[in-house]
Amino acid sequence: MFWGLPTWERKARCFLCVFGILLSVYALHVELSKESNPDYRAVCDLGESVSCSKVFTSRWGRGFGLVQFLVAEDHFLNQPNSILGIIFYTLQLSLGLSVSPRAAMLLVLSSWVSLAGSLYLASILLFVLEDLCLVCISTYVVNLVLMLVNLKRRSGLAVAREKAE
Ligand SMILES: C/C(=C\C[C@@]12O[C@]1(C)C(=O)c1ccccc1C2=O)CCC[C@H](C)CCC[C@H](C)CCCC(C)C
Repeated sequence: MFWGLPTWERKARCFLCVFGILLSVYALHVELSKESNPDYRAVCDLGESVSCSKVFTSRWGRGFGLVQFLVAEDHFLNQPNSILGIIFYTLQLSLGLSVSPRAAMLLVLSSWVSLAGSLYLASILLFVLEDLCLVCISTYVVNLVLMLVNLKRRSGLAVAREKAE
């Protein structure tokens, strides 16, 4: 049996993923600008401890601060976190087009990974950098709501399957 996706889900996913990509692209822009010009002031740099560029250019801003334990700090694998974010939201957007049960499973699975990543980055933000990064916190919220959308889709799928039997 084939059924379309609910309109609300399509709209919510589209909005969340586009918003997530915009946040990631902005984070990437700020990081690259700050790295080439230390005097650069980003819109999200509101104060000494409310600074996003300080966070993005920290050692945790690339490869989650973990990849540099495996490869050199300037290795191409040590990409900014925001690149991973762009890949993640693009994946959520494109997988979201598919109605297959396997897609629903992969969406929930990658969402769990992103929540684990968010929790890790949030604790670095809170306990290590002690900085209020508004762009970062917004991405955690996006990831959380995206998870709710994905869980809702999976449970909706189970109900549809029961009805079909
Ligand atoms: C802008 C963004 C996150 C913001 C930020 O990472 C930034 C930029 C950063 O420099 C930083 C430094 C220190 C502490 C916190 C932070 C962050 O907060 C996007 C990622 C969002 C999300 C956490 C991505 C999760 C990706 C999954 C790990 C991928 C799994 C799915 C794969 C199958 C593709």
